[in-house]
Amino acid sequence: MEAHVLGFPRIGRGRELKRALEAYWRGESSAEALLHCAETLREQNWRYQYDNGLSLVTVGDFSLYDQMLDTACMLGMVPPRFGTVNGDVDLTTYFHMARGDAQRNIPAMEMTKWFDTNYHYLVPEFSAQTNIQLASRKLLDETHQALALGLRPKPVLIGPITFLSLSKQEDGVNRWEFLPQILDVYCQMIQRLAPLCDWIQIDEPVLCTDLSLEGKAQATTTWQQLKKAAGSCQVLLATYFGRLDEAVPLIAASGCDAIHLDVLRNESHLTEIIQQLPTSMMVSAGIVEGRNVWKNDLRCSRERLDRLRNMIGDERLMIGSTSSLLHVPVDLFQEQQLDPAIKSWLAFAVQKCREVALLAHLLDDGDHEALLRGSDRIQNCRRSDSRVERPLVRQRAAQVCDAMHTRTAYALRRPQQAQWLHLPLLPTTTIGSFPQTRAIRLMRRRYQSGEVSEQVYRTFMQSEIHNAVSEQDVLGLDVLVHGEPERNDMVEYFGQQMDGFCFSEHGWVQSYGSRCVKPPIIYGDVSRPRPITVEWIRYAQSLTDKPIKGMVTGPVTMLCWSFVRDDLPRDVVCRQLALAVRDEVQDLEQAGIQLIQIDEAALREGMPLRKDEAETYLRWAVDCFRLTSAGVADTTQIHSHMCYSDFNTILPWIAAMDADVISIEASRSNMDLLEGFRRLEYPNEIGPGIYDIHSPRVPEVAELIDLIWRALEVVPKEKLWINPDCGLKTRQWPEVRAALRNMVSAAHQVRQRVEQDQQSCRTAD
Ligand SMILES: Nc1nc2c(c(=O)[nH]1)N[C@@H](CNc1ccc(C(=O)N[C@@H](CCC(=O)N[C@@H](CCC(=O)N[C@@H](CCC(=O)O)C(=O)O)C(=O)O)C(=O)O)cc1)CN2
Ligand code: MET
Ligand SMILES: [Zn+2]
Repeated sequence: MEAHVLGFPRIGRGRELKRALEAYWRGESSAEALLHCAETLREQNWRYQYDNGLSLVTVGDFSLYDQMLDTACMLGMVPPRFGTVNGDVDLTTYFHMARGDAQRNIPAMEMTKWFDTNYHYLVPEFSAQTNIQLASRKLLDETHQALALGLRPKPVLIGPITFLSLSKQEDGVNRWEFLPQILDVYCQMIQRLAPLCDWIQIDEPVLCTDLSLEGKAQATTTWQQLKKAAGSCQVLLATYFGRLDEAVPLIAASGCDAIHLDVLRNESHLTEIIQQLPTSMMVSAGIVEGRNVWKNDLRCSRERLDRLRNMIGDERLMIGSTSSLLHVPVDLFQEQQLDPAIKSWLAFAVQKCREVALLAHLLDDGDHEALLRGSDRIQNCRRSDSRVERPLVRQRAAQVCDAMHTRTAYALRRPQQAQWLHLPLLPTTTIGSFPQTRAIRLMRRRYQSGEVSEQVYRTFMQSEIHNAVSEQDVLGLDVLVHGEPERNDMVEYFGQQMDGFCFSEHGWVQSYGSRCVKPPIIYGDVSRPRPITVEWIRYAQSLTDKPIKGMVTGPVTMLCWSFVRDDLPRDVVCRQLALAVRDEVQDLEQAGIQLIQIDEAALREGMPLRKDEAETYLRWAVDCFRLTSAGVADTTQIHSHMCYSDFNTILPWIAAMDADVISIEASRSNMDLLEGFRRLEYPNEIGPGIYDIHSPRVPEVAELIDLIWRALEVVPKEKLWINPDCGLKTRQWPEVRAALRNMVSAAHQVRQRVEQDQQSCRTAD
C-alpha cells in the first residue's frame, strides 16, 4: 500500500533555509552556497520520509521562496516590470519578484494568505504581455536528484485550476483565456517527468472552496489532458483543507488514477463521495492531520480506514497526510523543554511521516494490538490530565451572558470619548509595533537563556519603550504606542503568559519567504493568571502627556495563529481566550489606559472556505471580540486592527464588532476597498492604512496627501484616522522615521485645508 505525505516543511529543522536566504540577500554568501543548502535540505526531507517508512518521497514541494512563485516561473510568467525572460528565470529575477527591487524601485508581486492558513503565497499576475512558455527545469532537476539518491520520487505540481483561481489579472484581461497555453507547458513538464516516476501529484486545493464558474467549466478537461500527457505514469489529484462537495463529479470524470481527500473533513459524506467515483480510481486517504500537532489516535484512524477499505478494497487504497506538512514544525525530537506528558501527545512533521507509515502497516493482517494499546494510553493520558479540563474556566464560560457583549450605543460613547481625548481632526497613530532590532532580539535571547537578569532585561526594554515614545513625540503623532519591544510575536507572547498553552523551542513554521512563526500550542482550558501588558503600557504612559494606546491581541487571532486542541470546538476555545483577554483589557483600563487596541489581524483569514459555514464562524468570532471589548466604560476608546483586507463580503460583521475605531490595510488597493464602507455607511471611526509597511519604500508626502483625499471622498472627516497599514516590526528605523514623518506632514497639510474650508463655510453662514 502506498504511504506518502503531500509535502514537507522546507525551512529546515534549524531554520537553515531562513539563515541561508538572509545571508544571501545581505550579500554575505554566494548563490552556490544557497543552492547547496537547498539541495541538502531536500535530501534531508526525503530521508525523513524514506527512513520513516513512506513508500514515496515528495519532490517539488521544496521552494526557495514559494511554490506558487515557482509555478509562475515554470510558466515563464515574469511580470514585465522585472524585465524579459530569456530561457529559465534566474535567481536574481526570482527574488525580485518575491521581494521587489529596491534599487530600481520595482514593487514585489502581491502576497496573500494561502486558503485559511497563516502561510502566504505570491499572487501570479496575468497581463496583455503575458507570454507562457516553459521557463524552469526545477522540478525535473529535483526529481533527478531524488532518483540519484535511489529514492522513489513523486513530483508535485500546483494544479492549473488552483493556479488560475488564485492568480490576478490586469483590467481587460481574462486569465482563463491563458489556460490552453498553460496546459501546454504543464503537459511538456509532465511528459518529461512521466518516465522518471510512478506517481505525479497534482494539487487542487481550490476544489475545497466554492469553485468559480470558469473553474467548474474547465476543470475536468484540464485534468484529462494532464493525464493524457502522463501516459502510463499515474496521476494523483490532490484535494485538501476541506469538503469536496460539488467537485466530486468533476474529479470522477477526470480520468486520473487517484484522488486524495481529507478523510476527516469529508467524513459525513464519504460514502456518497466514493459512490460517485469510478471503480478504477484509487483513493488516497488523508488521515494524519497536516494542520495541527496532535499525535494521531491510531485506533480511531484504523477504524476510519477500515470502513473506507470495506467500501473500496485494499488495492484501491493509499494512505497520506490530510494536507502538506508545511504548516507544522519539523521535528518534535529536538524539543528539550516541553513537559514530558504534553510532549508525548504531540507529533511534528517527522513524526507524522511515521504515523502515515504505521497506519498503512496497521491495515496488514497481523496482530497490532500492542501498537494500538500504546496509542490508546497516550490518548487516555491526554484526556484525563488535570490541566486539560479546568472546572473554574468552564464555570466562568458558562456564566457569560448577553449583557457582557454589549456597550452603550456608539453615538452616546463618542462624545464622552471626545471630551477627554481632545484629538485634532484626522488624528495620526500607528498600529503598534516598532522595529524589532537585532539588539532587541539578542537581549530577549540572553534573558531567556539566563545570561542576563530580569532587572537588566526590564531596564533594556524600558529604554526601548522610552526611545519609541520620544521618536513618536518628535514626529508629532497624536496617539502613541509603546512599540511592543517586549514581544517576540503578538500571539506567542500572550500565549506564553496564559494557562492552557505550551511552547516549543524550535517549532518554527514558515509564514512567508524567510519569515517564520512559532505558533503556541493550546492544549487545555485557557485563563490568564495575571496581567500581561499593564506594566509596560503604564510605563509608556508615564513618559508622555499624549494618550498611549494599549495593545493586546484579540481572541480570534490568538486562536487562528496557534495550534488548537482538537477535543473542543473552536468557538469554545475562542470564548475562553476572549475572557482571558477581556481581563487584560479591564486591567489596562484600571491602570488608567483609556485607548485600547484589540488586534484581530486574522479575523478574515479564519473564515471557513465554504460560504455555508461562514456565518456561523462570523457570529461567534464577532461575539468573542465583543466579549473581549465590552467590559469597559463608555469613555474608553476601543480600537481594532485587521490585516489582509478582503473585507467586502463581511462588512456588516465588521460593523457588528462595534470597535470605536478600526484600522485596516488599504494602501495597496488605493483606498478602493473603502467604497464598501461608504455603501454600508460604516457608523464608527476608521483608519485605512495609507502606507504599505511590507515594503522598505518610503512613501512621498504628495502621494500620501492624495490617498488621504481619496479616503475623505468616502469617509466623513470626523471619522477618519491616519495610520500605516500594519505594524512596523519588520522594518528598519531609518525607513520608519522617514515614512512616519511624511505621513504626519501629509495629515497636517490636509487637516489645515479641511479646517480652512470649515472656517470659510462658517463665515459664509
Ligand atoms: N503569528 C503571527 N502570524 C502572522 C504575523 C505575526 O506577526 N505573527 N504577521 C503577519 C505576517 N507574518 C509574519 C510572520 C513572521 C514575522 C517575523 O518577523 N518573524 C521572525 C521571528 C519572530 C520571532 O518570533 N522572533 C523571536 C525569535 C527570534 C530569533 O530567531 N532569534 C534568534 C536569536 C536572535 C538573533 O540573533 O537575531 C535565534 O533564536 O536564533 C524573538 O524576537 O525573540 C523571523 O522569522 O525572523 C513577521 C511577519 C501574518 N501572520
Ligand atoms: C499582523 S497585525 C500586527 C498588529 C500589531 N499590533 C503590530 O503592530 O505589530
Ligand atoms: Zn496587521
